[in-house]
Amino acid sequence: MDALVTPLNTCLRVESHDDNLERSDVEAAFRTIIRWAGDDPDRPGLAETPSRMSRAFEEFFSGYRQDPVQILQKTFEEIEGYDEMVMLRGIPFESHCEHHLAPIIGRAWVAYVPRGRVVGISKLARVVDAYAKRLQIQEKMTAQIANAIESALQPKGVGVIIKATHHCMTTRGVHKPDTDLVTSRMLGCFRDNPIKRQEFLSLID
Ligand SMILES: Nc1nc2c(ncn2[C@@H]2O[C@H](COP(=O)(O)OP(=O)(O)OP(=O)(O)O)[C@@H](O)[C@H]2O)c(=O)[nH]1
Ligand SMILES: [Zn+2]
Repeated sequence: MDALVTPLNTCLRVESHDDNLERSDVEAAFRTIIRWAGDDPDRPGLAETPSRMSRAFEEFFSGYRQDPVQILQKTFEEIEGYDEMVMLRGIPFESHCEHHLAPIIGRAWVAYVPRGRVVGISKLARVVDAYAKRLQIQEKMTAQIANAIESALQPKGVGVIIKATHHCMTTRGVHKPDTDLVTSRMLGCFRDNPIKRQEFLSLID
């Protein structure tokens, strides 16, 4: 079997809920899109493009093959009673909007107040990517990240803020290039305690 066939087929079979899709089906769909755009998918410059696009989509949507709660399973408990906020700031991500499949390019600020255990900080960035690499709307992605941290770590509070530019608003449609969308989800002490919430917000730049 072609080495390239396995990962995409695994992705599509497991995550798309369509057992019949093969890479050749995906490439045929991209050939159709190229024809729809007005070009010839058989001209030399485009001959490999459907294959490249299938691999690009495999990367864009690799988050369907990841379990964010599982990513957060490994924790460290020797923290000498540390119970203040832990915050990873400005995590860059690339996603795609579920309406146009246009890029969403942004950053996430992720904070939590631990309850007896902490997680490796890279895992917070991995959780952001696991949700970003799916078809998204920003509000849902923001909530998913916070919910996964709450579910896996059961901390005293979780805060997530995302700022992102939506290419469906900048390169098409309404064409507003210098806009960004800001979304937040606050749980536990970040929702209930104005001082904790303010501490989190004061560290957003
Ligand atoms: N709330 C929200 N809306 C989004 C997000 N990403 C894209 N959108 C919006 O989704 C909407 C889809 O609107 P539709 O009217 O169905 O699609 P459309 O005709 O292509 O809309 P226009 O973008 O206005 O041309 C647009 O207003 C987009 O700006 C997101 O993450 N959150
Ligand atoms: Zn869009």
